[in-house]
Amino acid sequence: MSPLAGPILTAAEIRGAEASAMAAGATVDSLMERAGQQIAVAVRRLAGANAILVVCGPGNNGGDGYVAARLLREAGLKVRVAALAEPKTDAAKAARAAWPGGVEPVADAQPASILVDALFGTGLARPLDAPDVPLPSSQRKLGSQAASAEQPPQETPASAGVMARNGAAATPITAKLRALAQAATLTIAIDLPSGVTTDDGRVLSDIPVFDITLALAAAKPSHLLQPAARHCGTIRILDIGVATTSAAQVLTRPNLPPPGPDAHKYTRGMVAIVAGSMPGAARLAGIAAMRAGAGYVLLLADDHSGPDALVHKPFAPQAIADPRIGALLIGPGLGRDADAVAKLDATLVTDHPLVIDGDALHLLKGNRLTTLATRDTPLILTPHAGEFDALFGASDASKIKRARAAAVQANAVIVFKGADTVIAGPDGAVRVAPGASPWLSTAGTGDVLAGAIAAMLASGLAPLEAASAGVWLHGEAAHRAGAAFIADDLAQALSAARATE
Ligand SMILES: NC(=O)C1=CN([C@@H]2O[C@H](COP(=O)(O)OP(=O)(O)OC[C@H]3O[C@@H](n4cnc5c(N)ncnc54)[C@H](O)[C@@H]3O)[C@@H](O)[C@H]2O)[C@H](O)CC1
Ligand SMILES: [K+]
Repeated sequence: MSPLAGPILTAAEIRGAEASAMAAGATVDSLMERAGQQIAVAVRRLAGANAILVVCGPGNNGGDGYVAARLLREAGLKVRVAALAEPKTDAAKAARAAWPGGVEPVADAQPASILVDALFGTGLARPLDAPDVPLPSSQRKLGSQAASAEQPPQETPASAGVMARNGAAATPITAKLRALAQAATLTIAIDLPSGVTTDDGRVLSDIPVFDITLALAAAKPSHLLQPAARHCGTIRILDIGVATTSAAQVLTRPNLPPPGPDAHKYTRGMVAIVAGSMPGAARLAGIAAMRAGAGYVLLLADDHSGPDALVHKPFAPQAIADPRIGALLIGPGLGRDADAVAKLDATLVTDHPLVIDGDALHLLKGNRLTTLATRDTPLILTPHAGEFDALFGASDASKIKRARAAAVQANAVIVFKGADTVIAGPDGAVRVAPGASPWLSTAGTGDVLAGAIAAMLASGLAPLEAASAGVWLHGEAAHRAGAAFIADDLAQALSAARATE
């Protein structure tokens, strides 16, 4: 059992990894047995002597549940099994047959202190309460789990407590799942909370928030993307003997060594920040850049407020021509007036590594973005959802897919910000940040992030690494800043975050 880290695989990719394991000699049954073993070990550790209810679905997720239930019972625990429908796959049928106990319909199941949800995993194809209702459009478009797992709708026994085919209303499964979860002291989802998609973070049904999710073989996008991620609780990855690789990875702590003994301010990196109509935002970015480790921060602003360590100069093309500048940041508090446009155009013709944020992103739309994409110096764009939609167009595709497409279009690293920040490079590399502090939802935190990323870029890191390190430091600073912090506190906390190397 390991923490949330490593590759992130879509449903199609995990099926591919499973197929490779089978080509190398594994069988579905052996993989399911291994999954069940690992689940049983984890559940046993969590459950103590408490009674366990395992709810099983018709596919292999349910199969994992039957195996785990059998092994937990063999270990002497009090285990009951409830099923939504008869098993449909051969492996799940075999696992069901090997379970020595009875199986009650989910609708009739009495709660237990430990609830194990093995209803659906990567094969979930539609909302839980509407087995016959086709998927919403974006799910069909995604194709991965939908297209290959989609099978003719199964007959659902009325006793299963879902909407029966004849339209007769029975107890909705989500209400039952919520009730079982509410009565439990610990809720554990196998692979994914049943009712969330695998690939794009959507929640298709009104399901509970689980305490723990035991992800099999690797993380899936919905373990990280909202709103699904918040239904997972603490995520642990179980090794089931399936080798997994992916261009998408969970963001982890960067390797940021402290300055060497012969360091000076320029070797640590010089950041220049173009201020605009709201100079406070650029100041915040400047403080953040210094506290993330930059050796010299130049604020191109007319006023002189802020810490004495910030060097001020009025904006002028010759000021941004300084060859010592390691990263030039434009956007925080820039405004969108003629002055902002002039500053942006002067910035875009330099050959410095660039970080573009906030208002500047709005001004990029159209020709500037097209021209920018032909530049071959490092470029990082840091849009939040509104800026992303304005620049690249709105879409209901997965945040990972959208970030990847935008990175190709802009020939840049994209930091698609939010509660589930996705970092993507034009080569398809993706990092997704887990578990951002909800207290980050306050004015100025984006300016702090832009400053931290600019510091990382100025230190000489490649754009994807710089963006990743900046996002990680920002997240770490937020955890350290605690509750109800303001952006100024967050910028301060970057020093301590930086010290955790
Ligand atoms: N990834 C691995 O290496 C392994 C994964 N295992 C486990 O298997 C599941 C995936 O199994 P699969 O059978 O493909 O899918 P599910 O069990 O999630 O369910 C599919 C099943 O359910 C039907 N269905 C889908 N949505 C609904 C719905 N809303 N209502 C009713 N029925 C629905 C669908 O038609 C199928 O029949 C993975 O998550 C792991 O838990 C293996 O055990 C080991 C290797
Ligand atoms: K599940």
